[in-house]
Amino acid sequence: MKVIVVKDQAAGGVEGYKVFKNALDNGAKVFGLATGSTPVTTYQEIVKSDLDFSNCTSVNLDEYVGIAPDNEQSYKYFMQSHLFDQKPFKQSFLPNGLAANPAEEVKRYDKVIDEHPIDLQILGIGRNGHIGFNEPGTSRDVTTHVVDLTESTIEANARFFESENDVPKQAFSMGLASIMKSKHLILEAFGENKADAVKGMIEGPDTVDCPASILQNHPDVTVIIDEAAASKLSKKY
Ligand SMILES: N[C@@H]1[C@@H](O)[C@H](O)[C@@H](COP(=O)(O)O)O[C@@H]1O
Repeated sequence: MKVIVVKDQAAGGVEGYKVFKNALDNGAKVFGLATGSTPVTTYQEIVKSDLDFSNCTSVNLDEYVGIAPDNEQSYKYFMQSHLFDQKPFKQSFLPNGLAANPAEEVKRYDKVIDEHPIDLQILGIGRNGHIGFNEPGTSRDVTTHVVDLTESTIEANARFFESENDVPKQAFSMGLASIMKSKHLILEAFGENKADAVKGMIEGPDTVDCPASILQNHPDVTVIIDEAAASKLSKKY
């Protein structure tokens, strides 16, 4: 893993942007995208730039079950407002939170990923080490699946909703096996409340208890973290 430690999230956004630019310059056509507060500064840098994604495809990591795409809490809405409205892609894929048949939706999304192999995937990390919505204990063989969100994730994501009760209890998520197929990965983490997860991912045992530790087995991962998220690492990076 290449680990870049920056002062704060704003600086992390610039580093993340550079990785996107480099990938585009080198012919990347399919970008795996993430939501949450973490990638926001990277998207802001992209929006300010002259990078052009109009010939590119995006494939998002996850979406809540039961939430309409035009609902402000949906990941689709997040992507529109933070990136796609300003930087349109040729085509953008997200799981459909309102799919009538979740089993069919899972199959459809796996097909999307198979047909559009991801060149660069950006990831955040949950406080419990989840990536996408792959919670601790998730099998590493899974592709797209419906996840029962853990209490810790529901509590962490409640800040985006009016109350914890409004947080959906399930989500569609790209699986760990699909994430590992991306050619290059960036994982960003900012803030002290990510420090344990970051330590587990980089220095901890490679275990399903910390889903992000699977990235230790990927040949091309760039980790961009601020000093607070790096504060529990024993090695200097
Ligand atoms: N499914 C998302 C993840 O993709 C994200 O990385 C994580 C961290 O969120 P944040 O970046 O807001 O801390 O939480 C959510 O549950």
